[in-house]
Amino acid sequence: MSTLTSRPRIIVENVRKTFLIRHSHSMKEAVIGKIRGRKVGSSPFQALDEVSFTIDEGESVAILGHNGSGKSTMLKLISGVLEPNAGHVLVRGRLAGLIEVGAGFHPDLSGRENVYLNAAILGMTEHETDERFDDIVEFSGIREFIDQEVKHYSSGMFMRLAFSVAIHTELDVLLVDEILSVGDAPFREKCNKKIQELIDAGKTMVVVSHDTGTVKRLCERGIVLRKGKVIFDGPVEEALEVHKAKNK
Ligand SMILES: Nc1ncnc2c1ncn2[C@@H]1O[C@H](COP(=O)(O)OP(=O)(O)OP(=O)(O)O)[C@@H](O)[C@H]1O
Repeated sequence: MSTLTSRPRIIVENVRKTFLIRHSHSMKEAVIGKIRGRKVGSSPFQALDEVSFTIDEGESVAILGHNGSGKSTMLKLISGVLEPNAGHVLVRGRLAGLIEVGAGFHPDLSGRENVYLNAAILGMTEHETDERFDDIVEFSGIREFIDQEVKHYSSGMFMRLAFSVAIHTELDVLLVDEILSVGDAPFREKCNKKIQELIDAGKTMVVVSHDTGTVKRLCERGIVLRKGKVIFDGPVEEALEVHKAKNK
């Protein structure tokens, strides 16, 4: 869908993210390294380098790139899970992230309790959650297990419920990280339909996916990352070409 207005939803400005990479992975290696006089410890790794872009209201944007190019890191910065080392990330409106889905779930609580807990984390009031509770459970397809502790859920059941809570929250911005490849075919189909509805309703979407079909279907614009830098930002078809060419 084309942009409804040009009001920005997400502003990413000169963002840098640095991780510390450990050189030795075991105690034994560390000790041997020390005995041999080798420098052990960690060195900085620039996962994102001077990244800037603006995403407007109603835009649906794919972040493309090789493994390790910084896509998930970018989503985590937008969601606020991570902080940049330099630069700014500004998000206007309510944000729901289908990244690390279920991270806020507590294993000892029931499905029902987790729905309320997670909806609250995602900014919903108890009253709003009451109103949507049936839709959330219906969509997840696990009604008969809703009062069971989630530690007894299969990973598929867990994902269904977590996904369902996330997409039923009142949101302006939705972040999607490869979630569409999770679950069985009918559930994936349901998720795709729901995400399309959100796009049609003018929600802003940022998608990370290695699946070209998903990207083409959901997004109009693509940002290609390479080694933490933006190498292309434009129409999704062109972005996919750039990404493919750089893949060779
Ligand atoms: N917590 C962390 N600590 C150290 N390094 C990290 C951490 N998170 C990510 N990295 C590194 O940052 C780089 C970018 O990772 P990121 O997960 O953003 O890549 P990606 O483009 O999403 O990759 P993929 O397509 O494989 O999911 C990688 O080299 C990764 O090893």
